[in-house]
Amino acid sequence: MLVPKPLILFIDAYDSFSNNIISLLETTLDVSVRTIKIDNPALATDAALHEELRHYVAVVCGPGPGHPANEQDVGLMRRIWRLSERDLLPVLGICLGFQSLCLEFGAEVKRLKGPQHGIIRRICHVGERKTEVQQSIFHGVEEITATLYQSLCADIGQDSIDKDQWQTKKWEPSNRCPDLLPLAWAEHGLSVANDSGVADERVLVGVQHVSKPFWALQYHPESICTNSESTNVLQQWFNQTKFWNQQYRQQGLSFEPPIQGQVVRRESLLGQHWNREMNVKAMLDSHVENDLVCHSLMVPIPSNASVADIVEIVQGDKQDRIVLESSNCHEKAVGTADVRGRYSIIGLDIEECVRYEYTTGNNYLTIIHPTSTAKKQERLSTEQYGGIWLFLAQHLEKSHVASVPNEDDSPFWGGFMGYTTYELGLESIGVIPRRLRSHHAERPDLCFAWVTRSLVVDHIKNLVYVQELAPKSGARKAALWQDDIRKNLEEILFPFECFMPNTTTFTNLAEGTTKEQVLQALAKKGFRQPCKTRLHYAGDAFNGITVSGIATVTTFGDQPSFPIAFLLGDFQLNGREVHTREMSRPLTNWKIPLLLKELSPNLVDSVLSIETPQNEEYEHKVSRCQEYIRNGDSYELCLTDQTLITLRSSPSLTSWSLYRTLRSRQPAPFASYIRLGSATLVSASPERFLKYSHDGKCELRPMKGTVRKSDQVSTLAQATALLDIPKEKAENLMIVDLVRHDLHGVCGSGMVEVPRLMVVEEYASVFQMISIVQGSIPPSISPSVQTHMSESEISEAKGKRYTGLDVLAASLPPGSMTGAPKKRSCEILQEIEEGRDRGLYSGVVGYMDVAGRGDWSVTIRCMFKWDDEDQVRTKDGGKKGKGDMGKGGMGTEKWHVGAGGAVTSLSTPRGEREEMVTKLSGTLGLFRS
Ligand SMILES: C=C(O[C@@H]1C=C(C(=O)O)C=C[C@H]1O)C(=O)O
Ligand SMILES: NC(=O)CC[C@H](N)C(=O)O
Repeated sequence: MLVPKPLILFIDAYDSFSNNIISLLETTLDVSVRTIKIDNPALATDAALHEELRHYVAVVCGPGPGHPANEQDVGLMRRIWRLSERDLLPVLGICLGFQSLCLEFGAEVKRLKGPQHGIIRRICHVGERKTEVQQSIFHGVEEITATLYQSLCADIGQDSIDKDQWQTKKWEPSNRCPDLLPLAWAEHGLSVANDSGVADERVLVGVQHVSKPFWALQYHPESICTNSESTNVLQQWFNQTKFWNQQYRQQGLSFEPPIQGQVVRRESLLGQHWNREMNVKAMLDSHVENDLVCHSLMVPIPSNASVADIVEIVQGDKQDRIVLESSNCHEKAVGTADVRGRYSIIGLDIEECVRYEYTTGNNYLTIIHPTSTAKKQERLSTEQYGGIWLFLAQHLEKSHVASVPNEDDSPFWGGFMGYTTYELGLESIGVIPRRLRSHHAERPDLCFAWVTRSLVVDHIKNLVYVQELAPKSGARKAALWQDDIRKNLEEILFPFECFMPNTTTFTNLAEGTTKEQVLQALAKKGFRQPCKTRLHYAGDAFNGITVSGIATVTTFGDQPSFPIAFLLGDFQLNGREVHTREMSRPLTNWKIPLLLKELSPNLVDSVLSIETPQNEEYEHKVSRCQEYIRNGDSYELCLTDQTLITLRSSPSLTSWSLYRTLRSRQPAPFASYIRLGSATLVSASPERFLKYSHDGKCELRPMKGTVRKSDQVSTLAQATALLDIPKEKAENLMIVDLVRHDLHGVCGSGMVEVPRLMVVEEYASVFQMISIVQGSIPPSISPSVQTHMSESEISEAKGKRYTGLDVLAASLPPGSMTGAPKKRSCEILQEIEEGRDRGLYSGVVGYMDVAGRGDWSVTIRCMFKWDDEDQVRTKDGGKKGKGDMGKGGMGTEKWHVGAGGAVTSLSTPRGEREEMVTKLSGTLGLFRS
């Protein structure tokens, strides 16, 4: 027979570490934990609270933002301290819970001189005195080093104790709070390496009520940087609660429903769907084909083939594109191998894909069908689709392919590709974006294309997977298409490897030479096919550009079928001096980038205005963040601001050309180009948000801690030394703990690990400190239980399983872009950032595929625009429709560039402003000569 474990109730004050505490309790003690929010309306009356408490052997009042004197910050906690003898049960307060207890019994809760967030301290506790009078929860506990997250502290009168009496008196209740017995202190003198030092001489961090079963800690036992000794404290506490329950508990335990407390794992998306019995099936039947498989062809490519070239070869003029590129894969000189991405993923024929769009605040989902079909748009109401995440989960379930991918295979077989905005994340944590209503329809917060044709480039194996997701029966059709793509790729990419440059200078170009003349000249030289694709590239550069001066067209390759031509020499492009004479580099590496590099000064000419954040204003915002932190409302705030760039559109200025330039200037493992729906994104993001595999292994890679490369700081060792300070480590630690919390909420207790903590990595223009947090979603049915289950029970359990999508839905917006605790910090940021949308910046881009895998990056170091902000003029002076300007329209386009950084109590306004400017400069560099 299964004996249920004793239940502990965790009262959650909307903190971002709560699930870590629950995990620690469940893995340390033989208990199950249930949780409720401090403002749970079902427990509004005392009778309801008392009834609920009868289910539990103990209560934990958790940490949280705010001040214990504020009713709305502590909610239920106060009522716990006031329980009558009849309803009393053992309680452990942690941080805010600690402060609430102390306040209730006479302490003054005041601001620390120096807030301590993510700071690791050596704790001096009563258990270290072998002569403790009374057995305490610190009994037999050795040395504790623990992470603190606090701006406030409880003063029970410690400052009035004379210095020479401190050692003995510190363990006694003070006159001021006779009910509170001090158990632990963080003292100024007891610093550990890397401690920022406490400005406050002594801070009470452990306490017990002298007559009631109340204990409390003002440090975080669950933090990844707290040592394992602190689990002993929990064990001791639990022993004391057992003893107390046996001796003094008046109310018997209840095993009867109802019970309000919830298990820590949120209900799975598929489970919610199952339980609500929503029927999107019929609708999905018309969208999703059955029996899908990924038809895949592997095509070898030269090791130095460029993803941007491949995109052009295969996609030609098609404007809508989704390219997720490891654009630093060839950057052998910078950083270590594991910073370089392995794969690049290209969604093909995006205009032919069904697109799904959702805007926050709308209770409908829009499905946009490709222009080739008769059906244009469908709108589903929330009742029909159950909410965007439920819908996506259901869609993926329906299109799930049966085969199991192997580790070394293509990571994407087809599925959803696209972006979500920061505001989508806000909505999912219950913060309402304060946007202007008028923007709703034109700017989706989630925009995914259902991609069935794709290319995946494996930069290690040097091959491309040419893939089509289609029913099994579609193999023949897929093969024909794949063969076309293969021929195209081979024709264009291979000459570079096969033929060494055989330079033949064949003509001097006269002033005003056009592309057509170059082609004619080539033809005269006997080249059979005027180099189709190559001149298409060159076309990007030549198109509409007047070349003048003396330039030499040089051809490479000694076979007429592979002619390649481009300009060498000193000449002018669009009135600018250009000098190209570097002949020594390998061909593919230098040819196109070289031309573009020379062209990039044109971007400067396209700039109509750049509005960057004002220095003083930004610094003022940093100070405001710090004021909130001093108040206890947040531990860390990732403040950001926006730069607006207005560009004059011109034929040579396409968003794709911006991307080509950015990717070669700022190579990054998560670069992306997305032109989808009404948004265009050009990104050089170095930060992975979340990756998950088909079997539920998830990995988040928060990045916190940034150093600009300079002459003074040019090596990894120098950067590592610079980042090895409490400020930077605290920033990183807070987000690691927050991300662990998010993951615990899906994977459950004990399923989260941190294999890499605070490691510095090198990128094109910055050094970044990262950590890796991994979680495993447990199987939906454990093998031992399965044997006792009926067929229908097994199918129900499988039908309700958790997938990587649950993790994505539970972890937005990315913690590294919010600060902690997430919800309160986002609310504060909304106010300081004046309710301005962050849009695609601070959101995520990536994919989730039909085999259950996904990979998402944080959208930073990027620029994006919305079509509705384009001003397009036609030749006759009228305004034209919106869209990319690449097609020759004249007008302006407005690009948004976000940048920011984490503000903590240890930040300086100037330092933060400089950090923001550093992050901005990679992108802004495109527009500066
Ligand atoms: C806010 C940005 O970056 C974020 C903040 C970082 C930091 O505070 O060190 C590092 C990486 C990102 O998570 C940005 O690039 O604009
Ligand atoms: N970690 C916490 O619970 C923090 C409590 C309180 N808001 C403070 O900042 O001191």
